[in-house]
Amino acid sequence: MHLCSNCLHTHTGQRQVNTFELDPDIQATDVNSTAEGLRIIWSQGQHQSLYPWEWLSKHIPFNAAPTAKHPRQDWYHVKPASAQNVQTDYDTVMNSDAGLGVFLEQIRTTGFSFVPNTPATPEATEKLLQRIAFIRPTQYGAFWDFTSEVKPVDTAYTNLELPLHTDTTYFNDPAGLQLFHCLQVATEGGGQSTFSDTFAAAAQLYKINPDYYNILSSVRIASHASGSSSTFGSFMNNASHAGGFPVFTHSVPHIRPHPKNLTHVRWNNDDRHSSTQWPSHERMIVWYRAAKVWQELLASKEFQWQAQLQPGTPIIFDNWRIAHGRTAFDGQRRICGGYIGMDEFLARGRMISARLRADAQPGSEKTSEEEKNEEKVKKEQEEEEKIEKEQPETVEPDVLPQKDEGLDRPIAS
Ligand SMILES: C[N+](C)(C)CCCC[C@H](N)C(=O)O
Ligand SMILES: O=C(O)CCC(=O)C(=O)O
Repeated sequence: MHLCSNCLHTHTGQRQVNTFELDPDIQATDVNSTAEGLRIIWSQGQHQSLYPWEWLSKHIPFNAAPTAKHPRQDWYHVKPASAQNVQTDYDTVMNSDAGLGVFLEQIRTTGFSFVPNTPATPEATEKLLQRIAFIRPTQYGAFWDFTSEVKPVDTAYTNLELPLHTDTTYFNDPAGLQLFHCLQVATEGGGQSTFSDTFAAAAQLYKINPDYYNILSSVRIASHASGSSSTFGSFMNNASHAGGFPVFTHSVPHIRPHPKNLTHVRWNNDDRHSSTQWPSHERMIVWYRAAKVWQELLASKEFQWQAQLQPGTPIIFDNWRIAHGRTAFDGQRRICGGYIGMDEFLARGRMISARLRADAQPGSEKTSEEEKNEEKVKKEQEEEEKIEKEQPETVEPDVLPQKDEGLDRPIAS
């Protein structure tokens, strides 16, 4: 794709040429190697193109070489202390691109990261999430802060034990990251968090019973947001064209499922819906046997580890890979957190890596003037935020809906 303004939009980089009006037999009538790149004159309209060498080096046509897989640390026999060491300090994350880059890379590689020295407030926790990307709102709200409730819309809002699971299995695009910050440890005991590396456990399942791995990779399971039907009508993934999703999703669905191609695990047996369309009675029986072995393996001491989340040290984890749960608890307990979309997480990581690479280029050092300016802008922004916070909230006068407004909500007493 030629990078000129006739072919690509100057600001957005989007294609401007109508691909389908190009002559299918178009030829290069003149090719010149220049310092800037490869200059070509095309047979159609004598259009001139310049392809910079750096661009060409990243766009080798018909290059069969598979894209390098991102390195991943799988977790077996996790000692809680070793898991706690997977951490990036709050200030490191918040105060520099390099620190944010380390944090994002840690989540990408290990599947999670603790963030010690986070102020134990919902505000600081929300800022931490927004440092990565905008928070992914769902039927549970955007940033949530919850305790156990009398009329819960989900068992998460109770004091019951929650078996290992991943969240939002019923979405076509389940939440990518999830953050939990415990602001109050259960006052009468319990409420420990459990975690398990489903990718490592799935590789083990494949070793011990490839048929069970295969059926969990092929049978599409219906799941739904059990408690939230009153909100929007129930979120249910078999309403989509897919008719539900298998437990294990792979990057190359047309070949026999294998853990090396595993990209996504959806596992939440409490939210699994009874409308699954089983291929046959026999396959249903095999699926249940496989699911039992899978849940036991995931919760075995080979894979499950436990941590008591403490105020000041939230954990963020890859919800496509790391299953989480909770032991039952008594008394009062408070957790806040939120979701980040997987696309936003990956895009932010790419952007930060590119920015750090650019900064590392010789001659990219910012002049002290530029640094002073950036510092000045940052201070002005902080000042503005401070002023905004100090403004008294404008309170709209209570205006009761009038009968003739046709509003169907009852008049507040
Ligand atoms: C995380 N937060 C407390 C907001 C909601 C939890 C909802 C969990 C639900 N079973 C699901 O998997 O979607
Ligand atoms: O309360 C907790 O620690 C976890 C709750 C949970 O698993 C969830 O919200 O999905």
